[in-house]
Amino acid sequence: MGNEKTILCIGAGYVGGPTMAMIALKNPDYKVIVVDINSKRIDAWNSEELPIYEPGLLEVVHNVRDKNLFFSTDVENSIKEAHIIFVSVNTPTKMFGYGEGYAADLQYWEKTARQILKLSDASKIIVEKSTLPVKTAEAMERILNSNEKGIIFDVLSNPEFLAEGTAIKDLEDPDRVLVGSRETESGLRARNKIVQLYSSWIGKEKILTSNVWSTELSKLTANAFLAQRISSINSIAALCEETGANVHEVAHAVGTDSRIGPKFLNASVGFGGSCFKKDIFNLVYLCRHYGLDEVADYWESVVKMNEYQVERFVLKMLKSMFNTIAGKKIALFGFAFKANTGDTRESPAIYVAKKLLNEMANVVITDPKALENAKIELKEFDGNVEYCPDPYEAAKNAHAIAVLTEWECYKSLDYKKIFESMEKPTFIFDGRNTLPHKDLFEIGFNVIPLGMPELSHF
Ligand SMILES: NC(=O)C1=CN([C@@H]2O[C@H](COP(=O)(O)OP(=O)(O)OC[C@H]3O[C@@H](n4cnc5c(N)ncnc54)[C@H](O)[C@@H]3O)[C@@H](O)[C@H]2O)C=CC1
Ligand SMILES: O=C(O)[C@H]1O[C@H](OP(=O)(O)OP(=O)(O)OC[C@H]2O[C@@H](n3ccc(=O)[nH]c3=O)[C@H](O)[C@@H]2O)[C@H](O)[C@@H](O)[C@@H]1O
Repeated sequence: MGNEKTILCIGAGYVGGPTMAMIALKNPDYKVIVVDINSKRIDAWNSEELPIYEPGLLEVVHNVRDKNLFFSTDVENSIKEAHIIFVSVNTPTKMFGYGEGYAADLQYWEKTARQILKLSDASKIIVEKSTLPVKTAEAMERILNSNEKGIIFDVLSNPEFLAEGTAIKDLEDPDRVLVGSRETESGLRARNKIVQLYSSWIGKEKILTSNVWSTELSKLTANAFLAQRISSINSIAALCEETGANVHEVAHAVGTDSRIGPKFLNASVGFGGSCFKKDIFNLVYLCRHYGLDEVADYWESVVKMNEYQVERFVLKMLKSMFNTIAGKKIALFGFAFKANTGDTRESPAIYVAKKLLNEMANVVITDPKALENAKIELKEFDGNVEYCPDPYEAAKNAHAIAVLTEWECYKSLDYKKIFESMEKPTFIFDGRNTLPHKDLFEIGFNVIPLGMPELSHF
């Protein structure tokens, strides 16, 4: 059966690494191995420069690495050794064939399942950590249990709800943990083992158990609801700009209704991140598969609204700057999809930068953690984009600043000094509404926030 007290996680990414570090920290009697086919990533996990930036992560890793947490590329022996296998590989949107652009690309998942099947000679518990379409566990179970070795695999679903930038806090004190399994004797036994792991630090009332399909669908639904809130407030931001209302005040007023709640109502240039769009498209694909076209359209509109918002932001920049930005230097403050991460996957900044470059603007990007990833995202524009760790340097001689990530450090810059170094008239487009707009206006900036009246010197 493998070693009862050995856990393996396949996939050492944004989820696999932090999640397993926390499980190892809270379960010192377990040995936790995290494997990946990407040896560079594994080397980084074994170094002082972890492959992802996440506040508090290095401290947790220091506590457990090489004690009961091990990062390795030895997938084969680790599969043999472990009794519990979490699968946390990437599940991007499929970019070919049926379901192109919508369905989840399950090739990494399926390859992993087949590898587990080939290498196992004892029964094991397989846990879906990746976000997957409903019924994936069932398909995986079919593949795994097709073996002629007489071994049984229980496939469970235990989706992850951490958000990047707050991963350690979210793992330490989650709102809830979901564990879904079959409700057979063996399924329930496996479920209990996973519940026990989490019970080492999370109250039982927060560990919700259900059948595996509910768990899978709950993850997609949670992400869809979260994204929907952002699209809802962003749609209202557009209306605020037309009517003179202030989206911040509207969000506050609406959010004080306890049925609505105050969180996740910050208007922005658009939501980014590797998951919201892909998970909504995944949901949309599922709905269409089951003939629920109206339901699919409803959820798809959340993504459409997001695309509209970022497009609107760029058009506003263009319009404010006299309909031409060719040859003008524009400094993008922030490239990460949100603060406190270096992750740039699906960041709205990618779209903004590309549009500005197509308009022949001179784009300079500054970000405290995401410049290396930004370079990868904009590879096709090599040589045409400047990357600059220092925001003061980035803004020098620029016509405009666009704030695209809500990094705390941008709030306390010396904007007087920045203003003096910039071309006039000077614009600041606040795609996160986090800067002190009145102060900036008094310094001399033309301030264009989201969903609020502009502060213009014209
Ligand atoms: N990024 C996030 O904040 C969250 C992500 N998720 C979900 O978790 C899953 C993983 O996401 P991330 O960690 O962000 O992805 P990631 O891309 O950072 O990491 C996935 C890792 O799996 C590895 N991998 C792929 N196939 C493999 C194989 N056959 N053997 C060994 N390693 C393999 C890749 O090399 C990569 O390092 C996705 O389904 C995602 O939707 C869920 C909650 C939060
Ligand atoms: O499945 C996932 O990958 C994860 O997706 C999100 O986490 P994450 O994408 O890391 O970060 P969020 O804090 O949700 O932010 C997503 C995007 O929405 C934007 N956002 C967020 C909140 C808000 O009020 N306004 C807004 O524009 C952020 O700036 C960011 O671009 C969810 O919050 C997690 O629960 C989930 O586990």
